Amino acid sequence: MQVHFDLERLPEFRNAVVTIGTFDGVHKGHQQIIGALRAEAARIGGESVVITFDPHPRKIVHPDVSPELITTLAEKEALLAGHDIDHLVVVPFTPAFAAQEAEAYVSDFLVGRFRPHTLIIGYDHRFGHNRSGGYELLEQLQERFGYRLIEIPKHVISELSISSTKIRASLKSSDVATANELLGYPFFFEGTVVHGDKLGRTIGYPTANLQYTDGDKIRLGEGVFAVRFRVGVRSGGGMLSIGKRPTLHDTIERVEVNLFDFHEEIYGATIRIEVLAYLRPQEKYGSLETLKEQLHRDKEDSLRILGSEW
Ligand SMILES: Cc1cc2nc3c(=O)[nH]c(=O)nc-3n(C[C@H](O)[C@H](O)[C@H](O)COP(=O)(O)O)c2cc1C
Ligand SMILES: Nc1ncnc2c1ncn2[C@@H]1O[C@H](COP(=O)(O)OP(=O)(O)O)[C@@H](O)[C@H]1O
Repeated sequence: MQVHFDLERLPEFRNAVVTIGTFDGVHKGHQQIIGALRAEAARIGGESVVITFDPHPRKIVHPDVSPELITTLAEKEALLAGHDIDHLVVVPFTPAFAAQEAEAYVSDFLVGRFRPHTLIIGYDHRFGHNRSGGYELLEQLQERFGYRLIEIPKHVISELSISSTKIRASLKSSDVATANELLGYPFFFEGTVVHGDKLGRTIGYPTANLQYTDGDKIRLGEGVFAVRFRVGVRSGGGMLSIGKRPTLHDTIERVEVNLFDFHEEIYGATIRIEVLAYLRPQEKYGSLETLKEQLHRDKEDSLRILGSEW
């Protein structure tokens, strides 16, 4: 997949089959549209092109609240690449871009830059100054510009949005099973390893304390989870704890992970965590010894979930 950030330097697409969207999460619903895009491109011997925006329009519309993205732009790129898209075009979502007249959006942006053979577009896609353009305008201009138009119908669009909302709500309430089912892959995030209280090692379970690397990304709710990790070239299984460590009367939420069969010092490193399953809520234990016994059971549960996969 080629990724293009500069609209002035796009290649000449061959029979472009184009779709436009934010594709946050690249979840199962998005994957269906991507499947249709690829199938259409294959059928006519053309190239599949996904147009997306950065920053996410939600960030522009509500600049003071975290957009709670399911995927960062880099993550979205990697996921789309995995779905064999030919081109991803990342359009800077600027006030100037949003202010284009609707007809100019079609003639200068869509047609001028992409010369689309086919547009696969949501029935509710709005564009141009004050969102004045829509599917009807694309239909009106179809003959003049010679593109083919395929509408993504209302029920499909509403399912996409229901799915994204459900995924966000599930992640925030620690319901990893639902989120992963809707995503079609295990939810993942990245953290930088920071120093903690150095207690973990004293009970035989060193835990890398993580600081989220991306401020716009959604946060998983509290609990204990079975995970897979990747740090540098190393990968494996582990168990993740998100919570306020009630046993230690802590008040700050910590994100910490114990990595199985791992014995390296990794302060400052970036870890990628893939969350496979929710195990249990955070509990208050009478002593560190009881907590340690529980961690032993958590490890057994995690190993069972990981199976032979790691
Ligand atoms: C898998 C896992 C589950 C945990 N569950 C709990 C818990 O239920 N209650 C709690 O108070 N702390 C829990 N912890 C956090 C431990 O208290 C913490 O790892 C320990 O205090 C070490 O902290 P440190 O990394 O700052 O040294 C858990 C940690 C892990 C890795
Ligand atoms: N198996 C492991 N899982 C997690 N961290 C490990 C592991 N082995 C070594 N470490 C290192 O030990 C640190 C965690 O030890 P810990 O005593 O909990 O200290 P801290 O409180 O600073 O996290 C990690 O940041 C990492 O550098």
